[in-house]
Amino acid sequence: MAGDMTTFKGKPFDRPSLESLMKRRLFYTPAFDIYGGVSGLYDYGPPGCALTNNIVDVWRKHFVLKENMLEVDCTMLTPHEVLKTSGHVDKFADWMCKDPKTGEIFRADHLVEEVLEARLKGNKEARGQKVDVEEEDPKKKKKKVKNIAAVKLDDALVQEMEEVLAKIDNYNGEELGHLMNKYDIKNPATNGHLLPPVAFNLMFQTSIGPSSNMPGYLRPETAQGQFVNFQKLLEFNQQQMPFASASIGKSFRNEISPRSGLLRVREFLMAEIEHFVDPEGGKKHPRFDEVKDVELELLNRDVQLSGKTTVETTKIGKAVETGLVDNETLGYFLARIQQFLLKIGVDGKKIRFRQHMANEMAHYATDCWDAELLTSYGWIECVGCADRSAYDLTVHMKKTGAPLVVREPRKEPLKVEEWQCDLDKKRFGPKFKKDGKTVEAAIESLSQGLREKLSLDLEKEGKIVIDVPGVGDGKVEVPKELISIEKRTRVENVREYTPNVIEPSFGIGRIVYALCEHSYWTREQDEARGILSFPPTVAPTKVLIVPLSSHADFKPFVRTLSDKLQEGGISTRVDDSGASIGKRYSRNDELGTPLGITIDFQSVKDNSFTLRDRDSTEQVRAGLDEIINAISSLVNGREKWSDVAARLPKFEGQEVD
Ligand SMILES: Nc1ncnc2c1ncn2[C@@H]1O[C@H](COP(=O)(O)OP(=O)(O)OP(=O)(O)O)[C@@H](O)[C@H]1O
Repeated sequence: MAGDMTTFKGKPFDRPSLESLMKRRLFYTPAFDIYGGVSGLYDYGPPGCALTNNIVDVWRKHFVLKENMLEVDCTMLTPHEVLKTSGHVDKFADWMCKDPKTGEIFRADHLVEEVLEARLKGNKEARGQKVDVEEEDPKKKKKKVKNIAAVKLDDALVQEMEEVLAKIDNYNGEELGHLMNKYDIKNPATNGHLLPPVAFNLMFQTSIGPSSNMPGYLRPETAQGQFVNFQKLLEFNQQQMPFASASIGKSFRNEISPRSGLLRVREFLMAEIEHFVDPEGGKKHPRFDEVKDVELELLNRDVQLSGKTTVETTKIGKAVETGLVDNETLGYFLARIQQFLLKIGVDGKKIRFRQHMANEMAHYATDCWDAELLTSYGWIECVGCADRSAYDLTVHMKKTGAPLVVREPRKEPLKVEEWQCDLDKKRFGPKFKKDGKTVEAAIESLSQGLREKLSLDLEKEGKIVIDVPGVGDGKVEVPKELISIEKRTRVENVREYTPNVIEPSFGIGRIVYALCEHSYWTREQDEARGILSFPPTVAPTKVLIVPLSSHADFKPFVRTLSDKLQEGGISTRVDDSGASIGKRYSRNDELGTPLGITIDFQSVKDNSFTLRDRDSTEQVRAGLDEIINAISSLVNGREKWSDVAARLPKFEGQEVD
């Protein structure tokens, strides 16, 4: 599981300290805390909101702006019919098992995973082997699964259990039940027997309006709102293909056992893209060339099937060429996802792309890769990227009759040879009376093969017999006076097709949390205080303004600096408390504030200020305009601190605690 869980400054990662920092500094807090809280629901405080908003802002620029995506904001309340059609009512479920004695409920795959992982760790302990950092953590007193002693297992069993874990997302309810029997998995707290897994639908049901005749759900993804608007979006895009829509908004899933803080919650922010592409011609992407040399760590399906988790560093161009990644558009988005994650400060060594195994993918998907980020909870899926084929548009079109298709003039007209049925409408009505329309529709839907066969029947028997459910005994005779069936050539000037959809789907909360883990460290001289080294672009507050004291002479400078920075859209915070400068800075290092300006008596004399870098604590000194310019280019990503430090005079003053 856990790979390199050191911080980016090389020290072991300390989750309890980070989580306590995040709660203490109000990045997030359990929702309805004073009422005892609700599992899986969290509120974000000021730094959490600002960090999330800044990440979403980068997302918009990186995807929506750069690629002219069509952003929509669709409702979260969704009628039953839409989610029935999409398959969510019947299939959007996880497997749960119940302890009949205590009433406790477990998510079956998670339980199997936790028990087997704990047994493997117990085996390592019994053999005196090194265990992962997470288990060595002295502050983590309680094991997730309590009833596991350090017991030696034989090598074949270890290998078998490792294989099961590598494929844990791949099992259905019956298979999970089988695994629970095979490995004798019980309620970890009581050792009580558990009932076999049953499906539990994850959607929150509600009813729309005062009468209860319109059932609905809180959406479990933003995608369906985008699909049902396809026709209007295509029109808006002047019928140009390919194009993508995008949406950012809350989704809701009634998770069986929310856990791991922000990683598995019941209400979360999603950012999703639906890229509509012509299924013919290999799903090429016009900008694929720009990313073909981007290297990704790929964990392919076959490696997982063999029970391993070895990744291979592969250029995305190569992965598409060899067919490992199904097509250019999917490959393009995998590379763009990685570029986005790096841009917001995710550690490049802690990103991998894992391919879904056949059973794990939705039945309509042709290929699917998850961008997983390594955290102290293991590798966590933060972005799913699936080729959903034409499934969603097809089912919504079938259900509603709306033409969710693309119609394009053909460069060369297409000649199609086909069997056509002509009806004598004048005699057809009187013969079939009220069933006329139903019989006509049944004839319309006859396949080409059947039409060919029926043309022979017509010639030989002088009539055809077709299936028309609901009319008489379900068989209807049509005499040759009413119908003729002939092979003719039709010229098609317009091509009609249902686009395929490539869908990158981002869980923003998971990304926020993983980024916090990747950015967290402590200085040698002050182990107690954490630092969150967010890039300036996403940091909640960009600049801390620190007057040496609350002396009245400093106030106009505080005002000028704040105004000038805020006019440029740069967020600031003033700390004029009585604490030492060093303390004030370190309090803001915890919030990830990348830059600090000190106002001192020299500032009053010559309008010069010191500018401090959070990570190195280096300081430079310059006049007002130069300081503002440097901040602006750091925040906009035009320069790094090393560039600024090289061109502005160093300031050697010490931070005093
Ligand atoms: N309960 C949740 N809490 C927070 N984020 C979530 C949750 N479920 C899904 N996400 C986020 O939404 C993204 C897209 O959702 P998707 O349906 O692909 O997830 P999923 O495969 O159901 O996730 P998992 O297998 O972890 O339950 C995920 O990559 C993840 O970042």
